[in-house]
Amino acid sequence: MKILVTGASGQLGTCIQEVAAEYENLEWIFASSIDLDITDVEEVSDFFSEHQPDTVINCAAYTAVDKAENHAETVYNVNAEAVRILSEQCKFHNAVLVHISTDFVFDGTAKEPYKITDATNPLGVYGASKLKGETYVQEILDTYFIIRTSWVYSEFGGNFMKTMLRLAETKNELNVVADQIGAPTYAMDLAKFLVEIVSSKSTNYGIYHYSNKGSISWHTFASAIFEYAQKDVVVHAIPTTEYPTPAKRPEYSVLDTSNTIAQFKVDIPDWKTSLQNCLKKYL
Ligand SMILES: NC(=O)C1=CN([C@@H]2O[C@H](COP(=O)(O)OP(=O)(O)OC[C@H]3O[C@@H](n4cnc5c(N)ncnc54)[C@H](OP(=O)(O)O)[C@@H]3O)[C@@H](O)[C@H]2O)C=CC1
Ligand SMILES: Cc1cn([C@H]2C[C@H](O)[C@@H](COP(=O)(O)OP(=O)(O)O[C@H]3O[C@@H](C)C(=O)[C@@H](O)[C@H]3O)O2)c(=O)[nH]c1=O
Repeated sequence: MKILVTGASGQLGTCIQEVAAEYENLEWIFASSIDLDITDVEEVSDFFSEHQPDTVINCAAYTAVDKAENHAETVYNVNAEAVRILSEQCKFHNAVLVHISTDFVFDGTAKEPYKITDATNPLGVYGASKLKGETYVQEILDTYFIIRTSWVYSEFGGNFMKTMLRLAETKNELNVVADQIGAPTYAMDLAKFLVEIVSSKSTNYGIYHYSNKGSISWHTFASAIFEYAQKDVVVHAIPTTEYPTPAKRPEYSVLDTSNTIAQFKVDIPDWKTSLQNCLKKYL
């Protein structure tokens, strides 16, 4: 079995590389943006013809949520049009596509965890482009997994946990929003789940939600990061109105993972345990 991982140098891609090392029976191709630009139709077509993957895990994306607001064309090229190109190639070569999406496809007006069947209504360019990517996958392919996740962090790449720890080097007080509620996801947990889906050759195709167990605010997340990292930082809880950003974010974007747990019999760790595991590796 040959698995192509695109965007392999990002935080999720790097976690998959670590997890994949334990699956020597599978053949892995890890392609960073330098090895394979997924927006380049010819490059993607040649790459598929040369390597003939059975499965593609697409970790490539434009993930800078605020910057995305002013770079819509580039963002749509990576998060939507390139996903169409990948889907078409998967269709042509009979490959399964595992595509990663986001809680930001929702508008955040819900009061309970979002089910896979709930209506989408993204608030910004990033979320809208990711939704368009999802739509292409569903229109073109039958053999796909769309895995929506949220608030991803790890010891690799750029993420909220690392931003907080970097800020703590120069500040002993921080303001963090307390009125946006979601669920953090340790990219290593997600990577294990994705590799398990692929290696088990599951055919439970469809949309799934995966995030760590729990529902918290960014303020609670920041406070826990400093508590577990033993950093003496006072975290003030502020409303979103006091932290203006170019992109509007959902107020509530907890994902209902019950369908994922039922279909894959997966045990999803709670956010506190996973944060502690990540910090142990990172610090
Ligand atoms: N980070 C998060 O909080 C969340 C992420 N997600 C989704 O999870 C997935 C993985 O995200 P994550 O690992 O955190 O993101 P990263 O930003 O860490 O990684 C994305 C990777 O995509 C690569 N990439 C960008 N453009 C292209 C391109 N044209 N061709 C090939 N590769 C490209 C980037 O390479 P380079 O740096 O060289 O440009 C980068 O290595 C994405 O689909 C994202 O939307 C969902 C929810 C939350
Ligand atoms: C740095 C910082 C951020 N914040 C706020 C801004 C924002 O509302 C929230 C999170 O900030 P960030 O910019 O780190 O994270 P953000 O880019 O909003 O993260 C999102 O990324 C994309 C890719 C996703 O798909 C989402 O699931 C989600 O993880 O915290 C503060 O309140 N204080 C601070 O000092």
